[in-house]
Amino acid sequence: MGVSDETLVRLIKYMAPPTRDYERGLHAHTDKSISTIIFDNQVSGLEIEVKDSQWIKLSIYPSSFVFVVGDTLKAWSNERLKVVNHRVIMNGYKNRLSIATFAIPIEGPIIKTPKELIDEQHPQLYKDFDSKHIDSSERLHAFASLSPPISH
Ligand SMILES: O=C(O)CCC(=O)C(=O)O
Ligand SMILES: [Fe+2]
Repeated sequence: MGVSDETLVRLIKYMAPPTRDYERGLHAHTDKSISTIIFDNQVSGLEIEVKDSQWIKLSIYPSSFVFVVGDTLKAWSNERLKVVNHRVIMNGYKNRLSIATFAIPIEGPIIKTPKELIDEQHPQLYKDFDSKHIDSSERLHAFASLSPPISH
């Protein structure tokens, strides 16, 4: 899987809500990518879901990033790596800018769990699969959606 990916970079500007209310920026989802790296302008908004449906707002330190495990990496790793549901909720009065860099498998190669990650305690959870079989509408949504709209 290492050599068979390409990257897609997406810049998003989330406007601060006009009132002090919370405003949805990006719906709860997992990424379809292998993995995603997120930088921001230190305006928080990114939240992850933890146990009992609680959401935690992340603060990304300057010059740091968040590494998100995508569905493809979860399956490849036989679920040794977990995906996290995440979303963006805006409050406060500053606009948030984020850069998300997705590592996406190029179409065609078979994604195959290494045998080292399969044993009695960790039976194989996925058959070998072709990345083109990853739900394409969701994939399209994750990579090309203009919802929320991007303001320039
Ligand atoms: O903008 C963010 O902080 C998160 C972006 C994200 O999760 C995504 O584009 O999949
Ligand atoms: Fe995401």
